[in-house]
Amino acid sequence: MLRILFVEPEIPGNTGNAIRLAAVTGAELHIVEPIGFNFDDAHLRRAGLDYHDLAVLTVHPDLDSAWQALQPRRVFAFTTTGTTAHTDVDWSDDDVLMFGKESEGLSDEHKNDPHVTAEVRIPMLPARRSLNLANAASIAVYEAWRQLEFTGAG
Ligand SMILES: C[S@@+](CC[C@H](N)C(=O)[O-])C[C@H]1O[C@@H](n2cnc3c(N)ncnc32)[C@H](O)[C@@H]1O
Repeated sequence: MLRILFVEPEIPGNTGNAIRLAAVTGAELHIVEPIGFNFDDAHLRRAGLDYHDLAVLTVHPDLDSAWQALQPRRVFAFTTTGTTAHTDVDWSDDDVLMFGKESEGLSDEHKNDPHVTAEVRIPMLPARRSLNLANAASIAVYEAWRQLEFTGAG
């Protein structure tokens, strides 16, 4: 199944939305600490509604621990500077879709991590900074899942 990886997310509503995304698509949600909020946060609970129990959510203390757990075959780093469009990736159901934090995105260290297969960009008009994290994750997961014909657990 697809794996969403949020690196150090800061805004609870975005992670709440991703929990809901994971619940409705079957994609796993993996989160790398530090996290900028508490899982009891009202914004997170509200955004995730009653989907929390339907999502597979794993929190990892650091990125190395995430790699250990995920044993990824391919990792796609979502960046605004990527050269490959998300629609041009031939998605597989064990791919990891990695997203950066709201304030700074993925660091150079994250982008150059040896696990990263390619940097992927969701098209935007010129001179626009970025999409919202949860929106970017939704666009990406739905394109991948569409290619997989909405099959399996995600
Ligand atoms: C709010 S954005 C981060 C903004 C940050 N200032 C930057 O320039 O990367 C949070 C995350 O959403 C994803 N994202 C947002 N817009 C994107 C786009 N057009 N293409 C690919 N990923 C995007 C990236 O993973 C990014 O790290």
